[in-house]
Amino acid sequence: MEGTISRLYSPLFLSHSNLSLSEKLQSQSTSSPLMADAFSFRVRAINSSVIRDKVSISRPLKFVKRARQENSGVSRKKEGPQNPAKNKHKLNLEISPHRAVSAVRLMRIELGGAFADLLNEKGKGSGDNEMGYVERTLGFCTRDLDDRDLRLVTEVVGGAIRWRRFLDHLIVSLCHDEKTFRNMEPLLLQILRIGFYEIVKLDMPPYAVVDENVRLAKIALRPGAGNMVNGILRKLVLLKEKNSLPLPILEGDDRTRARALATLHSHPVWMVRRWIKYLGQEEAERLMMWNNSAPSFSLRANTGKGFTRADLVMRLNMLKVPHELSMHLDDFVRITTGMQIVIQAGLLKEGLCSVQDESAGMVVSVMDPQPGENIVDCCAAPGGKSLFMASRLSGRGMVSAVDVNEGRLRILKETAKLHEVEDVVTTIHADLRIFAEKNTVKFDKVLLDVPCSGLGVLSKRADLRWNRRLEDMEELNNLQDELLDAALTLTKAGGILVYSTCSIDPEENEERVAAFLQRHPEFRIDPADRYVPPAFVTESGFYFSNPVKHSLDGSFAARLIRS
Ligand SMILES: C[S@@+](CC[C@H](N)C(=O)[O-])C[C@H]1O[C@@H](n2cnc3c(N)ncnc32)[C@H](O)[C@@H]1O
Repeated sequence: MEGTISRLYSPLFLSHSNLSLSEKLQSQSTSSPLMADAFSFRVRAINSSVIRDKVSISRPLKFVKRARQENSGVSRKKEGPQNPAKNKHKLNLEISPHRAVSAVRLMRIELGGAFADLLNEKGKGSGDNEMGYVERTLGFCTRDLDDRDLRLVTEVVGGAIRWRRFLDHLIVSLCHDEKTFRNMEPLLLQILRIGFYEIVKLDMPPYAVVDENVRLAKIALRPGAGNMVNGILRKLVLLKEKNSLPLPILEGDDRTRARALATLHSHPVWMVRRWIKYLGQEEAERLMMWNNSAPSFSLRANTGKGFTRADLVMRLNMLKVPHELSMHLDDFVRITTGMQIVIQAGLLKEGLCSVQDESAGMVVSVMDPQPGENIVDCCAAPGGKSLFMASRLSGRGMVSAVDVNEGRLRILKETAKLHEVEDVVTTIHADLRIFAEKNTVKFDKVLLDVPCSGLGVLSKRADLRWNRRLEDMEELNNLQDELLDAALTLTKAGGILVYSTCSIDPEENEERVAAFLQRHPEFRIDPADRYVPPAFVTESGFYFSNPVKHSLDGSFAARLIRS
């Protein structure tokens, strides 16, 4: 059972740096049925040889060599301290556990191409396995993480990833020269990022942070590394006290200003330029602030299993988890804190509720599934929307869930069973383009939730901003057009085709629909205002949730009718 359950917790947070675009897309997800706390990162059990093999793309060779040495313990052996094999179970009580674990997680995420689950399924106890990684990487282990440590790890790892560009700007400004920064070994850089984040963004007591991070660098690396951390962090503390951090100034031409904004709000420059173009500077800045804020989560009561929102509310009250009823969806409850408690209480494991953003739930409202309908979900895995649709069928009708990614489709199938909707869900492992060519059945309703940039969900997916490239956008648009052309052949006359994304980018949204309607005039827009609240409906009749305006993930859906 344990194995099944951990497979159900989908790896929502994937370090994409070593994947091709098509692999990235296949791994894409915004609404895992069992997704939980975005920053309960838990690195999957990937052995160090995998790490060694995957290091190559994201960092220059120099870093790769160092990472290999660190993972193999070579550098430590040479410089004195720990050979992990010899120091098994060497417990270090001087190092704060959250810093040791955060440093190792950050290393694995950035260098290892490691999966970092958003979900920490065993809660507190899941730190156990992680100590193995800590010991292998740092040469010692710490005491077990308590609840406070876990919260800190979540905060520090998420923050250090989100604020990477901003933190690196400060670090490089306080190093002797850029070369020192560029040549810095990966573990040292992560320790500095942790220290900078704790001092600048978390306002932790500065001298305690300095002492702790210096100790970590000394013990995990060597005394010289500790001295370097000491020098740089102390400079930072002084500058912060004088309120004179070396921050970029907003001046110069458009490009220079965009670079400064990208650093201040820690986003890639191309994204900032794109948003300034589409939204204007003020709105772009608000969007970046939203992306950097702590995400909140929604739970959907699994009515398919006979568990209502009232039941969910009762359980949350018993667990003392603060919550609010969704104003937009009958089955949903919003929570800002307490996800670990929900997980530990087993509500997700038992299939009583799912983690699903209301913005994704409203795409299902736009579909408006009715009992007895024959529905196909063309890009279905891991199944957030398929399962919600299935729960609306009251046991009559069918959701055919197609996806090219077999592993994720397996998750969908297992979750359908857990949610007791398996009688109305069929899974089909196929590339939609091939499936559509061969298939002769026409469906009442077709959902095409395409692979997209995910630019609407950056608040929940801390690393996504660093893994998307401008070049991906064109490739994505071509794929989205191809999938739309395939999905149309599955739609019966008078049937409904819903095209959706978790993007806020007009090129992936309105522009794809406009191009499709030009190619296929037999389709017309069915305005979304009959299905979702008016605040979410655009002038053209599309559903759009805007993170800044609605405090939800960004999401888009066009409901099209075939004549
Ligand atoms: C945005 S995710 C879908 C999320 C899903 N609708 C949900 O609510 O959980 C996009 C999905 O498209 C799938 N995909 C990508 N290319 C595909 C193709 N050519 N045919 C079928 N599925 C594809 C990916 O494997 C991925 O699971």
